[in-house]
Amino acid sequence: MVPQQQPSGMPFQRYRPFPAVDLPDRTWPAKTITQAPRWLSTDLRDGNQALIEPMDPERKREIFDLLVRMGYKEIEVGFPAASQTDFDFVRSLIEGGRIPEDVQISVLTQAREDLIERTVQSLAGARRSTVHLYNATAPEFRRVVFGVDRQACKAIAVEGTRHVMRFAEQYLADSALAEGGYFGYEYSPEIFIDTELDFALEVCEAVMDVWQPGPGREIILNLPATVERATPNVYADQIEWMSRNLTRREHVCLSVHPHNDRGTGIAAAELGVMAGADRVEGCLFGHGERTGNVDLITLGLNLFSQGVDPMIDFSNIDEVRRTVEYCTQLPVAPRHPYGGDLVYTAFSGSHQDAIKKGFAALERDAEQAGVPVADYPWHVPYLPIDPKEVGRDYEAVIRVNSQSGKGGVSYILHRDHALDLPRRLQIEFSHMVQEHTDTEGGEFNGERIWEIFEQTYLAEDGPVAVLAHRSVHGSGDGADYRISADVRVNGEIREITGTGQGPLSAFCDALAGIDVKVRVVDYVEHSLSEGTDARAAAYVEAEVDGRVVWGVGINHNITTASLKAVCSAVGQAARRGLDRP
Ligand SMILES: CC(=O)SCCNC(=O)CCNC(=O)[C@H](O)C(C)(C)COP(=O)(O)OP(=O)(O)OC[C@H]1O[C@@H](n2cnc3c(N)ncnc32)[C@H](O)[C@@H]1OP(=O)(O)O
Ligand SMILES: CC(C)C(=O)C(=O)O
Ligand SMILES: [Mg+2]
Repeated sequence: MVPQQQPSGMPFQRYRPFPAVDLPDRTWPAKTITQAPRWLSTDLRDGNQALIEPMDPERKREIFDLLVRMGYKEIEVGFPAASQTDFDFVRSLIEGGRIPEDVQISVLTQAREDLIERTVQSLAGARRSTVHLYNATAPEFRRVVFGVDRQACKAIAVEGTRHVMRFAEQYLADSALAEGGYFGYEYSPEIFIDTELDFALEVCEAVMDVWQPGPGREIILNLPATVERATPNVYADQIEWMSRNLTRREHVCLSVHPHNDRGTGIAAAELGVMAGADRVEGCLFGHGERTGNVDLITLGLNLFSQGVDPMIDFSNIDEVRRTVEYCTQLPVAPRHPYGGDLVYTAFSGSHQDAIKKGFAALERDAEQAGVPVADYPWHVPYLPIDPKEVGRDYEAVIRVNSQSGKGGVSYILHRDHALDLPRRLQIEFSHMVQEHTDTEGGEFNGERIWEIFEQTYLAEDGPVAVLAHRSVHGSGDGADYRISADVRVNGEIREITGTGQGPLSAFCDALAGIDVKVRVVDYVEHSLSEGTDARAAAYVEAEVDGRVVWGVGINHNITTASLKAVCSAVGQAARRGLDRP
């Protein structure tokens, strides 16, 4: 019988399901995202307000410069009325001429006259700026936090908007409101997701009536999932409903602002865009209140992985990560999408096998198409994007531990030493590595794997070692290749001779003369490098006293490599206690 889950005893009855939106003709499920939305980074505001230690001005500048370098054009730089530090930071950006002409900074304020005045003052001198005003509109907040009814709640937003416009006239006439400048306005009904949709619409319409959006005068209406409380399809329904019902829609930039309390912030943002949102607000690596704002990096690279230009440069993800970690003083998790340490790494055998084959297929396909690999459509199993695209190399793609198989081990030998192990040798060697990982535990890096490989196949400490060899070619009518070799047999140097169809069989014949019985079952060779001092690898699968083992030889001379491979196989067999000449 299938195991039965038991009641948990958790007090789930205290919680209520989130109400669905009545939108049976919703259209967003059939949509796809074909272009990047507008992005707003709120790292310096929502991100900063949630840090254990808010950023100092130097760290804020680092983040600001990083965002600009990456290509963000809308950046919320703070909450200037919160503190002198926040105010001074905005001033330092403006007075220090640090804001590129095509970047729109914005600042957040509560809908309180004194705070709005101070906020607008902070923007004096900036050619482009946006004031972002918010007030909570959800019933619980109206009742508990503000003690207001719907009308009074709407009035806070309306009055706040009037104050913004008045103070802008007063303080920004020479800058954002002057010829060639741009003054933007953003309004957020905070806790939008818990607000009755008809009321959210009513407040937004009332705010628009004051701002009067029109051609060249957009309004940003930002609909935050201040605390994420429902599955992302509900948010998408809410966004589609608003998008359909707002008047003056063509002059509205509809913005989403997901938080990640249920871990579905990314899905909420993506479905929100499918539902009609034009813009997404978030933070790098998902910093922000509680579980964070939606992560702009994941959103951008999700688009990239679908062949859509994110309009943001993620080509050096580690620089972005280092800067964010330094500025926020919080680490990025190793499994964080696209930027974590482990996200392009496979430890497990079947993943490694598929990745290894995938890389080989990619190279083959690109070559056949006559296209550089870097331009060929990416298709490597388990790797949604090419790690090189974000500045990572392939070093970490395959790492070996006790979960790994032959694919991973041979991939590393190929990567580090250009060795192409034949399939059955891969199996034999990976079992040896497995024995070590099982007993020693932990991760085995390339050096350790090479150490085991050298000890196993290249040590030349077996019963027979070839020191020199000379060959005499016969007439070519069959078994008349003659070899003479100096070998060390159990510490003693001897000259042995033998004949065969080629060097290998002749050498085996010579070994038989000193009672070492070897029969070559399979032989593979390949060059390791190009040029005059190129080296070659030879792999011999040999039956030594009835047991089949592998040997490997590496040398500048391919015949020497093959004879060494035979001795290596003998050594292998001896080490297993199978053959002692
Ligand atoms: C979802 C979000 O992320 S919203 C942004 C949150 N960010 C921050 O709060 C960081 C910066 N904030 C601050 O530094 C401070 O809150 C300040 C300096 C702006 C204001 O501080 P204070 O004057 O002490 O007020 P406080 O923040 O405690 O706010 C509480 C009062 O403001 C009212 N209020 C809160 N938000 C708003 C708003 N958006 N619009 C109007 N009034 C508001 C509350 O109802 C309360 O009023 P009451 O005192 O009459 O009950
Ligand atoms: C101020 C608003 C936009 C906010 O941060 C939120 O509601 O999460
Ligand atoms: Mg927020």
